[in-house]
Amino acid sequence: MTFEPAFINKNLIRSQAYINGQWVSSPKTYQITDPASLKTIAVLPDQEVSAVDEAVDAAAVAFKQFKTTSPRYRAGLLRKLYDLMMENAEDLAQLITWENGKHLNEARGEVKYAASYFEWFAEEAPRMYGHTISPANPSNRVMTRKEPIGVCGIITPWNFPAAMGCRKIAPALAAGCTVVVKPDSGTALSTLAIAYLAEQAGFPAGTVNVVLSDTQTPEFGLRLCESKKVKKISFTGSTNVGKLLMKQSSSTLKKLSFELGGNAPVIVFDDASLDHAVEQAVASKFRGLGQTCVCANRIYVQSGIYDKFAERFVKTVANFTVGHGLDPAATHGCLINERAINKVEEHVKDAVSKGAVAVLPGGRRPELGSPNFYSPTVLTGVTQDMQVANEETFGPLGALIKFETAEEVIEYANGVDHGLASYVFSENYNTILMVSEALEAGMVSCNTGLFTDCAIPFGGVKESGFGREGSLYGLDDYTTIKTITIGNLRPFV
Ligand SMILES: NC(=O)c1ccc[n+]([C@@H]2O[C@H](COP(=O)([O-])OP(=O)(O)OC[C@H]3O[C@@H](n4cnc5c(N)ncnc54)[C@H](O)[C@@H]3O)[C@@H](O)[C@H]2O)c1
Ligand SMILES: O=CCCC(=O)O
Repeated sequence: MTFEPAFINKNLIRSQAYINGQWVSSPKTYQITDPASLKTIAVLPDQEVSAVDEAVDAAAVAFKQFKTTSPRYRAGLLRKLYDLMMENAEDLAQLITWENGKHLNEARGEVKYAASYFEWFAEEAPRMYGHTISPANPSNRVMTRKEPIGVCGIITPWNFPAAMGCRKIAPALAAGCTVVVKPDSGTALSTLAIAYLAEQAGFPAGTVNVVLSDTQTPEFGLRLCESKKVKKISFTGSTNVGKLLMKQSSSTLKKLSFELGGNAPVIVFDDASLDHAVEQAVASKFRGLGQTCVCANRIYVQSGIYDKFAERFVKTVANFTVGHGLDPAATHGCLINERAINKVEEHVKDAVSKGAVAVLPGGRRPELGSPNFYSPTVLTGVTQDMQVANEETFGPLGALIKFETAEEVIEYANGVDHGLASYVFSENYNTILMVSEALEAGMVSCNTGLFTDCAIPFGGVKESGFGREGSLYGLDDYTTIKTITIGNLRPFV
């Protein structure tokens, strides 16, 4: 059976890059494929690096004007873009599923999540407050202003083709910055559709630019990092690429925001509400089939409930129906590529060779339409010496590890280089609070497996990166603080 999207607004399907308000082609092209069928779904420009220079130049010119606009004006544009995304939500969701492979239900959630950043930052834009300060000299007064940092280079991954970009583009534009976006080549259609809606919303030429490359992504990244006109890089992706971008940005000392890999521990204490903990751990683990940076990676369950937890966890996961993301009968879609499946298999093989048991074996399901289908695996008897306990799988592998004490599990949880999300399940408020405080993570989610929202500060510690996206802090990453001192003031007394 074949599944194809049925778009209402066909204008959303773009086949060109977007620079300085123009849709542009290039002689060289590449194909985007549906990971669930491997059929070609679009042909896009595979641009030369000079396209980055053109987009940066356009963004730099547009910035001169855009930075002087009122926050209320920018809020109006952002709000309009939010409305347009919601009006086109079903088309955008189908597009995400088509190019990423996630199930349509998840893609619908992603569209709302992505659009919510435009709504949120429309509301935050007018709140770029400064301070007034009394310095030591009584004749001086000081005030601070938050100013837009300038042209922002935005590099986004494939796992949330819409949301990861919107989470960066919205605060940048709200602050008065202009953007050059380089989406993942395999999932660029969603970004292009949003750029089209930004054009419809009335964003001036040059404020939003999208450049495309399939064969020269590292060169595009280098160009953005080394450009003196680009004042900030915001990146979501792997820690290794984050480290490279940081090195490359040192020559221009750019401001950076990095959302990198995770390795989220889920810690379930004996006194947790068992059914709820199972449901939420499953939801966290298998969101995007394990391909989100906040997905549960290591599921630590206290010994008193370990067996019951494992039994219920397996029962829930065994009920999944993997299939094409547009198939209403499926609950989960496919993975992004075979490399993702290879990593899952590597972790399973390593764990089983060291004594873990594949209580739900899972495995490849190519008969569903492409080599990217995989039914989830669940392992019990996982221990700290196994690869899965130390590295992010980024795929549908549930790894259940038994622990005895809070002290022991905190040590396990903190014993990795990453620190993005962590999860704690307990009905004891002391356990919840004290374990949350002890965990080395940017975000701790207690008694819920799904916590992300435009209103919360999203970001990590250690090698999971820095910067906070969304929330009341989200504008800070795109602004600088200017201090204005007025001296020689003479009181009238
Ligand atoms: N934080 C997240 O949301 C997130 C998203 C995707 C991947 N990841 C991490 O990455 C790992 C594997 O995924 P991956 O291989 O696609 O990650 P990756 O870092 O290689 O790719 C992420 C994005 O970075 C871009 N990219 C790659 N090399 C680049 C370079 N030299 N310069 C500029 N851009 C570059 C790619 O186009 C891609 O869209 C996962 O295990 C996970 O840890 C995290
Ligand atoms: O994959 C990273 C983002 C996940 C989220 O924002 O919920």
